[in-house]
Amino acid sequence: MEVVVEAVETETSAADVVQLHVKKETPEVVAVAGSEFLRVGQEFGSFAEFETCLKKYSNATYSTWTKHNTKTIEAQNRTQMRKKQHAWHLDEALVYYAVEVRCKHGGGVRRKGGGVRPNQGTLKLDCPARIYLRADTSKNKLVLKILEDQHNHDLDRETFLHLPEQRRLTSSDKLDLVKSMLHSGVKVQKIREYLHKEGHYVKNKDLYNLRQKMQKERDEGNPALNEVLAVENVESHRAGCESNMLLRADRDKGVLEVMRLVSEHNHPTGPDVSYRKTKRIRNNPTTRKQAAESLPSPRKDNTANMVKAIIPPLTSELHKGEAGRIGIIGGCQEYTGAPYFAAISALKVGADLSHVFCTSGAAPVIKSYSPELIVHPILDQPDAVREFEKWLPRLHTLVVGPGLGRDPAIMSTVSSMITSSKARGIPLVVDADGLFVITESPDLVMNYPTTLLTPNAVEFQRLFEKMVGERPSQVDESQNVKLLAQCFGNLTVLRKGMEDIVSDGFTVIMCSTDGSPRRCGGQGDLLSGSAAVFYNWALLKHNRKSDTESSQPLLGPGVLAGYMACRLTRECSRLAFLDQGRSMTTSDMITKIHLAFETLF
Ligand SMILES: NC(=O)C1=CN([C@@H]2O[C@H](COP(=O)(O)OP(=O)(O)OC[C@H]3O[C@@H](n4cnc5c(N)ncnc54)[C@H](O)[C@@H]3O)[C@@H](O)[C@H]2O)[C@@H](O)CC1
Ligand SMILES: Nc1ncnc2c1ncn2[C@@H]1O[C@H](COP(=O)(O)OP(=O)(O)OP(=O)(O)O)[C@@H](O)[C@H]1O
Repeated sequence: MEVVVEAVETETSAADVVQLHVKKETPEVVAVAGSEFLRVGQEFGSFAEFETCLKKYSNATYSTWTKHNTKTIEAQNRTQMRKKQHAWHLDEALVYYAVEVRCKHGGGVRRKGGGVRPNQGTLKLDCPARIYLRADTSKNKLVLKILEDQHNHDLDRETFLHLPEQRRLTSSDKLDLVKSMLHSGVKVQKIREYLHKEGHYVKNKDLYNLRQKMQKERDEGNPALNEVLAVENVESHRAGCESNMLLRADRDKGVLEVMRLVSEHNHPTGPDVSYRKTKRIRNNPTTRKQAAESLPSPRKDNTANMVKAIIPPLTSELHKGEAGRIGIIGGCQEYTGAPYFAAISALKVGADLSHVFCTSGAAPVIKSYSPELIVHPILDQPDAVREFEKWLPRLHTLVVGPGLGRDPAIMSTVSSMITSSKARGIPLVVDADGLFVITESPDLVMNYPTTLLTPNAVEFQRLFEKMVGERPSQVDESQNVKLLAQCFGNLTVLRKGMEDIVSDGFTVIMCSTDGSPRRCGGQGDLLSGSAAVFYNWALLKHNRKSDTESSQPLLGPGVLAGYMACRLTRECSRLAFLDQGRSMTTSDMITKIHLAFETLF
């Protein structure tokens, strides 16, 4: 019978895996697996050439080989000289005069005894398989002298593919792809599944190790980080002056970033700084623990501690509503998502009740999103303001603007609602179309101190131009925010962007902690809804504190609330992006509020 042996090169396995397809009717196999790559008497012009053939042989036979005994050309020549024989002038590319390569399972088992890992396993099985090469000095080549391929263990594809040597990502394209996936926060499990589909078997631990290696490389390649001081507080040396700032090292950028800047001097001239609570970044942190220690964690952030102090305890002594009753004014035919995001975020952050005051068309839609929300379909009704006023005594904080739209009649109704709310001293968070109302009529919130405006870059520019009469300076954005807050009589302005800036005209605080590269709509609504809850809590604490204690808190309640909302929003964004990547939406962020809250505060 005819014997047919096909060698098929596949793309799927790491290199040139050769599968021998022996047709069913074949009575005997004459070809030895791998013999097309290595055989006795074969000559190699360089050691690299041998390594290439060995790799192909290894893939074809599912065997793994390691160098065992080697003698370099240099070492051999030293021996020659000792024996008073002439040195060989061999090609450097041969590297070795003689080299023995053994099966990975060759060699005897050596128990390590009672060391750190006494019970660690070993792959040694005394396998006799070996390959021996020696230089042919006349031909200037390495010649394969011995090929003993009888192993004392099974050689199977499954075991072979799971060995560390095979799991290693050697193709630079694939390695780069995996690195970029890890960098953008794609889950290790997802990457593993992808690689398995590609025929590359890796374990989760391989990917974790790679991620740790990347982190280490980043730290090491970042001389700035190895040298700089991560200064926790820089403070005026004058007694009693509260100006201070918090700097934090950004590992990715290799810079120190200003995280908090409180410039409330109680003296006329510029302060000399004195350093307090400094923490030097350790050189090349190698362990996760060291890396964690070398940067102040969110929990160690003083501002976060201030917020921790304002968060009401989870106790059965509080009654329904005490942790916050938030009202959202917004929601029209076109925009039902925005008021929903703000209202549900307020609840998820910890408010007890969330009301939405919207148009009658938007109400059923918003209601259908969530039974937790109390929805009032009044904005387009003739008696809207009167209806709203009935609810005002039951509200702690209002968010004005998410999904309000620009209908002039509704704008006018909302202006009246703002006036009524002010009359009852209700704190206001103004966002989105609410800011349009304010830009048209700044007097509505002028000198009303418990107002937090949360403009994005475009909304900020509109407001700034209206109030200051010129475009915001490109040089010092924090000054722009501070100036706008002052123009309104020291209410609080939170300008959202790549770097969030919060100021009440006295202090400026910035937040540029990690978020995500996704700019999906609705993130600002999560921010405004959560800010309303924080604002309520901060004001409660602030008012209680002023009754009993003489010293005022370092940060005003608006600044504190705004800053915490920024931190929370960015953390939700970061966490959601880790899960969803490009598909992340604001709904995904909302599911992360609990985790982000726990992590930060
Ligand atoms: N699902 C929903 O119902 C949503 C409704 N939304 C509502 O949609 C309405 C209109 O909101 P818009 O934000 O579009 O307001 P505008 O109609 O004032 O438009 C602002 C424009 O500025 C752009 N912009 C924003 N940030 C920018 C930046 N940093 N640099 C350059 N350009 C920037 C935006 O893409 C937008 O085109 C509001 O009522 C808002 O609350 C949004 O909250 C998004 C989600
Ligand atoms: N370029 C950016 N890089 C990182 N984070 C950003 C960037 N721009 C905005 N953010 C963050 O996204 C959140 C929402 O800001 P954004 O400017 O999108 O608000 P918005 O336009 O009012 O949102 P919405 O879509 O709800 O109307 C804020 O927490 C802000 O910190």
